[in-house]
Amino acid sequence: MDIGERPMRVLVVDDERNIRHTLRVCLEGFGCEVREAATPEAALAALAQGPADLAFVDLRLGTASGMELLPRLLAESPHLDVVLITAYATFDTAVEAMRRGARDYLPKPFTPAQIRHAVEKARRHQELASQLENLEGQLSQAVPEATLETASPAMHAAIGLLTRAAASDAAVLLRGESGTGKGVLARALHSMSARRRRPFVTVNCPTLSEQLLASELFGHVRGAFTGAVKDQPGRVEAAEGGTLFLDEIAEMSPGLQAQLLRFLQEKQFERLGEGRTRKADVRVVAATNRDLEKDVAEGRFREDLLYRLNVIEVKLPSLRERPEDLLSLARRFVSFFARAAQRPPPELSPATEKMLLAYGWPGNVRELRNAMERALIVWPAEVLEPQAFPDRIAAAGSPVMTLGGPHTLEDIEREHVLRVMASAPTLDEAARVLGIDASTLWRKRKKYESGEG
Ligand SMILES: Nc1ncnc2c1ncn2[C@@H]1O[C@H](COP(=O)(O)OP(=O)(O)OP(=O)(O)O)[C@@H](O)[C@H]1O
Repeated sequence: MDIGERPMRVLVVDDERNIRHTLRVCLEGFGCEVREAATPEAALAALAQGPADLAFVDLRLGTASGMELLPRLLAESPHLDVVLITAYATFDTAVEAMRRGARDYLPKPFTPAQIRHAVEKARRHQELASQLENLEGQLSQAVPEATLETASPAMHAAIGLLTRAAASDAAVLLRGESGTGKGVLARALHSMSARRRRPFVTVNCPTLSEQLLASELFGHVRGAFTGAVKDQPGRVEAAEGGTLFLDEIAEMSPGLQAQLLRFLQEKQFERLGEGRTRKADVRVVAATNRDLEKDVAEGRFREDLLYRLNVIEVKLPSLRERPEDLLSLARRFVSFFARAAQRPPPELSPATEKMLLAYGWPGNVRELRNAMERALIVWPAEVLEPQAFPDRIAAAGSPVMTLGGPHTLEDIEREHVLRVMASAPTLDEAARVLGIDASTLWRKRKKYESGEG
């Protein structure tokens, strides 16, 4: 029995060799991958080798108790479904097993049909859980009608390469300016791959300090640092079987770059503060809007990590480089937001079309999307005119800004911040020049790129 395109991984924990053997034969007959353990220690060691989807655990394990093993198994592998089996079935033990997190309860002697039923139930549960996680991720991204249709040769080439990459498990590096759709395409890659029914998990590298990002990625144990009040699995574990999307990878500190490199090489990691090594089955897709070769040459990014990340490199064109798509994307967003507002989609006037084509779109598709959303709100008429757009777009092609000229402070700030960022080698360096925190700068940049500022 498969989850997505891979077999169910089942752990059998029983001290009786006969029962283990019977279960193995039965489960393998259903197409499951089976691991066996005779003791609680062996069960935990088997899970440490790699996660499982389902465990059959005998209530009596010689002198040890399956009931006590239950929470330890779940702490080790949060997605595990546990079915408790025993010859001594009483209502009370069943209730207690459920209370401790077992998914099901099976009295001995059992039949192959009962085992099949338990496996099928666990498979449906696992698929549902991962579909829900996917769906939530997609909704929170709120990508309106994400489209892979394009008339641009550069975008066409990028999507073609991505489709071929989806058939493999190789690491993919998505490159392109901010807002070009790297996140959207990472998700599309996941949906086209064999991992599509497992989670797609995003980690946004620059939003967190080194320690918090390490903990976000790999998890931590209680007491690992101030504020670590309980054991916490990281995003790597949340992405088990699926895809981990590392956004803005260039902003990662050297210490974390080393940890990530090891993870990519060995598919192994430790939760922060824990001596034990864990295994993961996760495909990594990374994205950057920076010139990573330059960062390598200047010693800010590890060359070995770059080679590990860009086994397949997909370069997304900026919106300026795909003028063929601009008006169709604009119309698509207009229709989307008009439908959401329950009004007929307005048309673009010829002057508006000209203006949209003349503007440089530094925030790319994201900026276009936000500009269309805003235009629909401020312009209730049936034809969208240039006045429905912010000054910077309406003024496309007008003379450059000068100090002392007729500009608002906000416009001057925006222009200055964008220019400093364009010339500084890193976000940190730009923040230093501007005399503000890197996190403040990061927020400002997001605001500008989203077309709000
Ligand atoms: N192919 C597409 N179809 C529809 N909308 C798109 C597409 N690509 C991008 N967008 C829009 O642009 C927004 C930004 O896309 P995305 O977050 O993927 O960009 P990014 O390159 O990852 O940006 P950043 O580097 O800032 O994270 C999306 O939320 C979506 O609204």
